[in-house]
Amino acid sequence: MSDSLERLYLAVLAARDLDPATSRTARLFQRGPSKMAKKLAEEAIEVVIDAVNGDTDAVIRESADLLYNLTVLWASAGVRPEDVWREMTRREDMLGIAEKLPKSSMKLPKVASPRVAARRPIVALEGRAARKRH
Ligand SMILES: N=c1c2ncn([C@@H]3O[C@H](COP(=O)(O)OP(=O)(O)OP(=O)(O)O)[C@@H](O)[C@H]3O)c2ncn1[C@@H]1O[C@H](COP(=O)(O)O)[C@@H](O)[C@H]1O
Repeated sequence: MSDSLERLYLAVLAARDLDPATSRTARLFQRGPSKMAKKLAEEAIEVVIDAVNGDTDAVIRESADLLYNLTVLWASAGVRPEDVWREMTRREDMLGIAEKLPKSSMKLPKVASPRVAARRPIVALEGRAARKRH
């Protein structure tokens, strides 16, 4: 999936300077970050509505639109996909996949996969402040 997003990101960068009359991406860049943010929010809401309605095909279509609008916003904000992958890896290495353990369960997973077992024990964090202390 990251390959697809990286290819899309490069395509968005390439389209940024095209004619806004023919390129939706160029038009979004011309209209600026607030329009990009509005479109991203709209797509997120469309994904939510389609998921609540159980319309799987629509969730797939709207998710592609959401990811497109996210890469446009990334490009506008100077964020590269690898910046996001690095943060995701940091969290996975530090916190394990289950970043927030359910409050009720402080028990470590019974059967940890070799990868998880090799990692420091997952510690339940109390939100962002705790994360910042590491
Ligand atoms: N991946 C996408 C992509 N996904 C979604 N979209 C656009 O996002 C729209 C979906 O959002 P909406 O439903 O809100 O569309 P809309 O209602 O017609 O738009 P508005 O009237 O709300 O502005 C689609 O109609 C597409 O026009 C995309 N537009 C472009 N790309 C890629 O971006 C690159 C640059 O393409 P151009 O922007 O055409 O130069 C190419 O690689 C394209 O494949």
